[in-house]
Amino acid sequence: MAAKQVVDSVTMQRALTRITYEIIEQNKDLENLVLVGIKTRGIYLAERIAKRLAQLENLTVPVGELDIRLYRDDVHHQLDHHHQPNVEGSSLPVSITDRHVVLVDDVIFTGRTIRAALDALMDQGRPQKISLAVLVDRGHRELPIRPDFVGKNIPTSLNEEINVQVAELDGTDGISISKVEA
Ligand SMILES: O=P(O)(O)OC[C@H]1O[C@H](OP(=O)(O)OP(=O)(O)O)[C@H](O)[C@@H]1O
Ligand SMILES: O=c1cc[nH]c(=O)[nH]1
Repeated sequence: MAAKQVVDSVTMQRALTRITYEIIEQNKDLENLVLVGIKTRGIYLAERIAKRLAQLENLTVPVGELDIRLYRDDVHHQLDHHHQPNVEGSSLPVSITDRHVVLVDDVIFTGRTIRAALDALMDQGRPQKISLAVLVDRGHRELPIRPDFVGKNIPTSLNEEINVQVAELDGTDGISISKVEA
């Protein structure tokens, strides 16, 4: 089945703006924030939120990139038994110790990516607090993880897939849903 667009560019940008307002409202100490985007599209969304924070609060918030691939729970069998923190592919512009980190991703589904991201972050320092912002929550969690900031709740069935498009990578913004082959 062809992908069906469920959120257009304007609505997606509004959702990111609303997330930004919620981050502002819920944080007394905005100077302590660090935004960390999860590769790939989470990085672009984190940069968008940082841009809005600059526009709304005249604030420069550092933006980092997190590559969680080697922390996924389905790759451990490929690694040796000695846990080796792997920071390759990640880039944090400041120390995250004692900072409030807002993790940013495009979609949350099972929650396993975020579980991996928490491990990856903890190998980099000891944040004072970690919050989670996602553009889409499609449900079907397999772990007890709940985002603090959600752009859109889009109920799905298991044979569907959510695809987020970002202009920086895909030429346009939008969110679509498609059926996956059994
Ligand atoms: O909650 P989960 O079940 O872990 O699913 C959510 C993750 O799945 C997607 O990443 P994907 O692994 O498809 O890689 P991508 O970001 O490079 O598309 C999405 O970007 C989230 O990071
Ligand atoms: O539907 C899904 C599930 C996980 N990750 C996505 O990007 N979409």
